[in-house]
Amino acid sequence: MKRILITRPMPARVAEAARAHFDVEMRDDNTPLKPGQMRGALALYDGILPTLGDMFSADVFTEAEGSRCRILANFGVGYNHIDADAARSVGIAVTNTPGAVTDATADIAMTLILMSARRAGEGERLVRAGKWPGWNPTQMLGLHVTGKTVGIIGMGRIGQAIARRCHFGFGMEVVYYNRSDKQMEFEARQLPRIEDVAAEADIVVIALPGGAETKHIINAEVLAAMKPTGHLVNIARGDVVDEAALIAALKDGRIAGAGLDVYEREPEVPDALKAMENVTLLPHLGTAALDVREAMGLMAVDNLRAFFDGETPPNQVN
Ligand SMILES: NC(=O)C1=CN([C@@H]2O[C@H](COP(=O)(O)OP(=O)(O)OC[C@H]3O[C@@H](n4cnc5c(N)ncnc54)[C@H](O)[C@@H]3O)[C@@H](O)[C@H]2O)C=CC1
Ligand SMILES: O=C(O)C(=O)CO
Repeated sequence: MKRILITRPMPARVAEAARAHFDVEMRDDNTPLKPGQMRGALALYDGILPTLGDMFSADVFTEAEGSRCRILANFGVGYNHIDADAARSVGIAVTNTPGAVTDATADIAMTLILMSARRAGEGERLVRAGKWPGWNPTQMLGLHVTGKTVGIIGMGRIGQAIARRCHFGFGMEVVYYNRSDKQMEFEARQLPRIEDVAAEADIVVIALPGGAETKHIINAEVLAAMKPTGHLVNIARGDVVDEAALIAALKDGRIAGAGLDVYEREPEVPDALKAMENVTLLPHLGTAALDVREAMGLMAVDNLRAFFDGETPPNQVN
């Protein structure tokens, strides 16, 4: 039986499915693997099921040529924590879990759109603090979402799921920035530059992959192009947004609010963001539902099974 390391505790269904096929060791703590642990695991296991935070950067693979490990079956669609090219150069396959995460992550984007636009976090804090003076006609007026324009940056699986929710659920117009054109079942306009989307949209939602190519793609210029009444929502990866530039834009009132599920240095969240009433902060909840996490885990196990059966795993990315 192939030896597999699962780097975090998993839902019972996932652990059972893995144990039905492999000799499994599952770590019982949720801390990310340290570089020495990653190198050790590459030497000791035939396959690893890692996840976010396990930073398999190029240097971890430098002495991995001929190592026992042949596959990293990532738990999650985003794999920017793994240098997939470096893995490939030492003959290690990398897979991810696309699709299983799409609807849940789009739902969290909608949560953030509504919470940011309608000042829901601020209102909840007001009520909990016992400071609500009662309803009045001009209290806590937010941005009415229905009929407005959403701008999607990264029109892939999740971006399209958000666009559909915005269009069919809220009658919103959709504009987007993506490196290729996407045919939708309703009119969604592709614009040539991120700044064009930022300027037209009332709410800008980021759904790009993380990594070197997209690092700080949402910078001061993009934020300056947004409407002063605009809201920025990020469900992608923290470093897609220049967090310092975002803080400056919010402080100066250059944009109206932000809804964030991800951060540049998770789990660190800048105090400046925590201090602002017009910022909604979620702890990377995009896929946090049991059935979604089970589907992700079962997909990762299927990738391992296919690989060790001699097939190309369904979700190989390198
Ligand atoms: N907050 C959370 O819990 C979650 C976050 N995510 C993040 O969402 C990301 C997107 O996931 P999917 O939609 O499944 O991926 P996807 O690959 O289907 O979509 C990404 C889209 O971005 C476009 N794109 C990539 N690089 C680009 C660039 N430099 N310029 C313009 N367009 C570019 C691609 O063409 C594609 O259409 C993941 O990579 C992950 O980082 C995913 C799941 C949960
Ligand atoms: O799948 C991902 O990329 C996540 O961020 C966690 O589900």
